[in-house]
Amino acid sequence: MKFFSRAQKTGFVIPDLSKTAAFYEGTNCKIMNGKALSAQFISQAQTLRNGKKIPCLAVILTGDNPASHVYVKNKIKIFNEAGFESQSFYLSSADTSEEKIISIIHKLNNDKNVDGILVQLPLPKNVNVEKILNEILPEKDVDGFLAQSIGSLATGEFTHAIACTPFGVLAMLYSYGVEISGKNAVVVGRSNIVGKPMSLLLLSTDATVTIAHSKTKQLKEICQNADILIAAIGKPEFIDKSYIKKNAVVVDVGIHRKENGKLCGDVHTNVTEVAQALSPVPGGVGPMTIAMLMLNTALAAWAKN
Ligand SMILES: Nc1nc(=O)c2c([nH]1)NC[C@@H]1CN(c3ccc(C(=O)N[C@@H](CCC(=O)O)C(=O)O)cc3)C=[N+]21
Repeated sequence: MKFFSRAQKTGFVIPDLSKTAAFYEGTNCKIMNGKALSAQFISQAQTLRNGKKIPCLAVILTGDNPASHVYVKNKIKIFNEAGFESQSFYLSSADTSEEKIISIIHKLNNDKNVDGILVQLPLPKNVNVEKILNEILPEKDVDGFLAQSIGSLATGEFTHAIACTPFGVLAMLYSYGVEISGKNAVVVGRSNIVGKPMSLLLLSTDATVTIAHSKTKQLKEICQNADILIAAIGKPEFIDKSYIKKNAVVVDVGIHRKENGKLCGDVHTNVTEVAQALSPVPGGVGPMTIAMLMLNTALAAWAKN
């Protein structure tokens, strides 16, 4: 469990939820409850922070994407619950330029009280994401998006932050006792934020990893071979039971708002008829992403290399 060693040294543990898992009604499919697991990490943070520097996250939010505003609000709420500090910097669309964002980043890089810097994505079209992110000091990259962070994941050194969503997925698989070593893991999606770091993490835990994406041929057949399927394709309820091997573990990383206002992911709930476990949307990976952001900020404050 090398991916968790930096957190472990700081006192965090992955709680064992394998014995207490609930099942989807009328099925043999376990619910991997990211909300419950996230709450356990928050309560660990509340205890561990005693006598230490209060971790502080600075969030830069640009534009008026309503989903971004909701996510940032959720992040700040969780940080408050953990007794951590957060600061937010808001730039309206009209006010957003590369220079403005970079000048805020430079100020935060030099601020000793600020442990982590998060630039909420997506950014407006007129700014270059890589250029902006590269201004963040690697030790303050709590998103795990920088080349140094992905690099430490790729080499297996784990000296930097692990991208929050994949980190949360792995913590959840461990918490629910899912065996990873030697299993066929299929990651559908190849983004820098989810698909790529997710694949590297599964590889580091000895899974046989296949990365599938929009150009992949025979996607269904490849998914049908997955013992562990990570769905991050960005198409609502696209993965249904016909893609799932009997007793596979399925993690839904998609998030979409339906016309009726309800949230759904990339996975159709009928997978519960064949899968042994599912991480649902909402209540799965989303809350875990925020929990791992909090953990990465704690590590930035307390586990200096
Ligand atoms: N620099 C950066 N870092 C991020 O980590 C980042 C980002 N930009 N941009 C957007 C995505 C998306 N993301 C989510 C976090 C929590 C939920 C979450 O809490 N979801 C709840 C539901 C929330 C709701 O009600 O809308 C759930 O799934 O149960 C969802 C999505 C972080 N992201």
